[in-house]
Amino acid sequence: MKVFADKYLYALDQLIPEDFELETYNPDIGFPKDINRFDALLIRTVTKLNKETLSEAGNLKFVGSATAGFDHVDVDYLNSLGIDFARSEGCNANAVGEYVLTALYRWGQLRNEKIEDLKVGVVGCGNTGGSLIGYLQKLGIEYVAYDPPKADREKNFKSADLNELLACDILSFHTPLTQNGTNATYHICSKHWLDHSFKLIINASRGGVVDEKALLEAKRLGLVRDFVLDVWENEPVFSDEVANQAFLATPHIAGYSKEAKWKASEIVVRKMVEFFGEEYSPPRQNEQPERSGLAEPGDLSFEDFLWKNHKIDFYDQKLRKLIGLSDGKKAQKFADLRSNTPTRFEFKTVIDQYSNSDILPEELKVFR
Ligand SMILES: O=C(O)[C@H](O)[C@H](O)COP(=O)(O)O
Repeated sequence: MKVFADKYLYALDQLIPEDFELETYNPDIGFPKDINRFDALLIRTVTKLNKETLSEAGNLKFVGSATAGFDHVDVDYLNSLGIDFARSEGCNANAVGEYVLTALYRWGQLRNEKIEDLKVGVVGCGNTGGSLIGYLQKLGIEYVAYDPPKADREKNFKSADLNELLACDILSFHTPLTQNGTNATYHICSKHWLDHSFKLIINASRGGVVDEKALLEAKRLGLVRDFVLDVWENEPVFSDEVANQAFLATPHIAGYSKEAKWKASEIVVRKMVEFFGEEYSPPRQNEQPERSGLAEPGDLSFEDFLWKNHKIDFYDQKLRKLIGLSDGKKAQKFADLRSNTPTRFEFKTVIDQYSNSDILPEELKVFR
């Protein structure tokens, strides 16, 4: 079986069985050529698959996206060509939960706000929203769970109503990006929602879920005090004005961690191997952090532990250096920043380096 894969997919050489012939492509130089010579294609969000980019299936029978989101793929179109599609649902849930928690506490620290005194509205309560909710519960932070389509699907889930959501101090977005239908999420957060006041808005879902123009206007009017964006309406290009106004501006790395990337590759490789009728037994992830490179939990406050082990400030500074570049250069550097910045370990892996849990500040035990 011939597999063509994005060269940045994590640990593929360890995860793909030997009887699958692997060739990689470089997504930085454009859409991969001759993909229909291969039996399977493994992509990330930067490779858009639709009528414009793929005209025929050729040998291609399976496309796997090693990502949670799939708005970069026209799944119906692939299926109409007889191509099966799979993705790595849930792979980055914990990484995104940790990103939002880090952003929340970093904001609280710099703005002198006690997060435990504020109410967080979680929009979208699937994998990433669910992970955030888990942490909010453990930390005793009040929250509102808003997800009307989930409430329609699942008897045991009750969504907050919109008024309850809009009364929160903070909103965090965790929906997929969808353009059509009654529950379309494109610009779900626009002027109507932003006529209410919020201390902080965080979007780590997809650009376009939050209407950036409305967000800027709400900030100008003082209705939104701050916003943190990891995703952008015209990614990989972003608006200089929006980035300038953001409290934290990061290059779509919320879901990045070594553990999430491993899971992303493992899930999609498993689906591919099983699609071709074979059994799959993956190796164990064996990379461990070097203790010397970690911020010592015993010496740090909870806030400091979070942002020193998840360097969102560093990503923010790197992204701001791209402000003012031409769109072409910006897109290239944005992709470069995402692909080539060393990826972090998740907090549990960091904490597990410390066998003596007495030295851990109490709150850090939420990651155990
Ligand atoms: O959908 C996802 O899995 C996330 O947005 C993820 O961070 C995408 O990153 P990529 O691997 O496409 O760079």
